[in-house]
Amino acid sequence: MNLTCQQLLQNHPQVWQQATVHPFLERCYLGTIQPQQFNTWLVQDYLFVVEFTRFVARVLANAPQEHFDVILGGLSALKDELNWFEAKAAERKLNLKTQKQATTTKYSQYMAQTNEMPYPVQATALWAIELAYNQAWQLPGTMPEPYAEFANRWGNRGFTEYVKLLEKQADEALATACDRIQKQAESAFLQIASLEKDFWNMAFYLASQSSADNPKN
Ligand SMILES: Cc1ncc(CO)c(N)n1
Repeated sequence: MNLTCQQLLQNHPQVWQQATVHPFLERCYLGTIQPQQFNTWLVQDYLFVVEFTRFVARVLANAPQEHFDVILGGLSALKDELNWFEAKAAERKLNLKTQKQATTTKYSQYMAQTNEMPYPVQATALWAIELAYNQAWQLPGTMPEPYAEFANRWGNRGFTEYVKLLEKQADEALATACDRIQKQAESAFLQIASLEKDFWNMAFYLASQSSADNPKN
């Protein structure tokens, strides 16, 4: 088996669609997302990105030197991103020193677990996590403000290029990986797709837990 990132997308179109297409994003596009839903997402995504930064640092630690440039670029962008999240939260008077929701905790724990996994699995996971947001925020189409700024952060051309470089690096790492490691990479891809779907659900449904039209209650 010679697994590639494109094959993962082709083998699992439905799970990937569920990771990247969600009513949360559709309502941002329509401008009808509730502030409580959006703010829940914003705070939880900040908490996620803190843990994601640690994850990327561990991927860097395992990467071959030829892959440093791209990953260091990613870490540098994360420095800006954390500051940006803090500014966005301040504008909305949101408290970032708050507890993680269950899904954020689950996702953080999963990223920590990949610490034990071989580099090809980590490189695939890094690509999948970044591609999920790159696609999710672009697919609905041009969003109105204030959501356009958020959509642009992960949908912009530079970020799209970065995700392509991550794909290339993951493919390189997978090309020389044994079957067992390729299978592990496929499981990581599926796990991430499922966590991405849960993350949208968390913000979309948990914020309106008392609402009668909440199909999750
Ligand atoms: C849940 C989630 N997945 C991925 C990213 C980044 O790509 C993010 N900021 N949050």
